[in-house]
Amino acid sequence: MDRVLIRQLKIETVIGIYEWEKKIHQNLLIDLDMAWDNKPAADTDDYQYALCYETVSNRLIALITEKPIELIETVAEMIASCLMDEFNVPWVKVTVMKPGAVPTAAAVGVEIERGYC
Ligand SMILES: Nc1nc2c(c(=O)[nH]1)N=C([C@H](O)[C@@H](O)CO)CN2
Repeated sequence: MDRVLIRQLKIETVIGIYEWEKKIHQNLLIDLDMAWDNKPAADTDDYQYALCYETVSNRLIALITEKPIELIETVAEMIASCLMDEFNVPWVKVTVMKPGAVPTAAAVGVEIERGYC
């Protein structure tokens, strides 16, 4: 199936397991591959058939900054559930990277795939 992509969506939030992390904001970088039939939107050139990457981005920023979260695994599952439940995305690959978490690594992260297409 076709996909709609979002790359390097930056979300600044309270994230981490340590007490010091609960007192600061850190950046997460999110990559999304969302299965979507893009042909109806292309055939009609009509926005109503498109999966709006702007609406999705704004919703995910609101969702993930709502309250402190400990694990990036939780962030990935929250994003996948939101996309499938609220946007009717049938399959999604979510990558959550936490730059700076391990000083000797450029970034560390998790990746999940949920749903079917
Ligand atoms: N698999 C994970 N490992 C770790 C996480 C995490 O969210 N998932 N988090 C931490 C700490 O919060 C770390 O980022 C602090 O630098 C450690 N390991």
